[in-house]
Formats: sequence, C-alpha cells, structure tokens
Amino acid sequence: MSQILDIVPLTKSAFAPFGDIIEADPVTMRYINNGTTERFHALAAAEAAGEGARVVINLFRGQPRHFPYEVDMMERHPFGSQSFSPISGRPYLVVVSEDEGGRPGRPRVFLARGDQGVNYRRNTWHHPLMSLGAVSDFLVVDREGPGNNLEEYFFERPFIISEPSL
Ligand SMILES: NC(=O)N[C@@H](O)C(=O)O
Ligand code: NI
Repeated sequence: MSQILDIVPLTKSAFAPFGDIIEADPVTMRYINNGTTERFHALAAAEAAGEGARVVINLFRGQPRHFPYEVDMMERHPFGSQSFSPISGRPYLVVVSEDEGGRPGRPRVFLARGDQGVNYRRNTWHHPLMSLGAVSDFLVVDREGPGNNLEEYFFERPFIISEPSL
C-alpha cells in the first residue's frame, strides 16, 4: 500500500471514531437570550483526567505547512481531550489514526473547513496542528495538570500528504 495519504472532507460520521466536530449543526441548535442568540449545544465535551487537572483555553498561532508533507509522527494526550476551533476562518488539515496495539495505524487525513472545529477525544492519535496557506489562529481547549500528557510515536517510514486543493 502506498505511503501517500488521501485527503477527504471532514464529516461527523467519518470523524466519529476520533472525536467530535464543532460546527453550527442545526440539530443541536436552541434559541437563547430571548431569541437573539442561537446556541449550538454540547457539540463536544472537554476531558481533563487526574488529580489537580483542569481544562484550559488557549490560542494557537500555526505556521502554514508546506507540501509534499511528511507525516513522520503522531501524538496523543492520555489524560485529556484537545479541541481546535479556527479563528482565522481558514481551512486546515486534521490527521488522525486508530490505535493499533498502542501504536497509531495508517493516518487518515481530513480537510476541515474554516468554520469547522474538532475535538480529539482523550488518547486519540493525531498529528500536531496543520495550518494551511497562511498563519492561522485557533482556539484550543485542552488539559493542564500533573503527569505527562503527551505520548509521541515515530513511524519507521513516513507517510506523505500532497498539496491539498482548496
Ligand atoms: N503541543 C501542543 O500543545 N500541541 C499539540 O498537542 C497539537 O496537537 O498541536
Ligand atoms: Ni495534540
């Protein structure tokens, strides 16, 4: 099988094994504030495990990735979830893997729209942030606390992502 990875659109069903999509899904919408605001309710849940852990809200300013791109590693956060919500309105790549006996399997690459966020469930293999085209800001909600919340795995042979067509 080729090391070149296909890129597919990010959808709720395809991403379900890895976490949730943070987008204005009409099914989740309820009016609040006397009808002046639409609340898209409980799109995802932040997880922060362990004594003394807390959920934190961050800004990530990502440099655009260049292509062809070598995916030589994946990471996961054993004690908490991690969400990325684009603030700059630009598309970006989401790269995730199923767990195969404690190692990431073949990565899956999703092209996320600039109005779609993702929440990686706790312990989900993913590649670090992959901004596209220009420096992009993201609101990131994840876990801070004691213990090592970062596990990395390096592939023997890197996978390749070709330039996405936007
Ligand atoms: N290191 C860090 O906070 N960021 C990564 O976890 C990432 O997924 O981008
Ligand atoms: Ni991460």
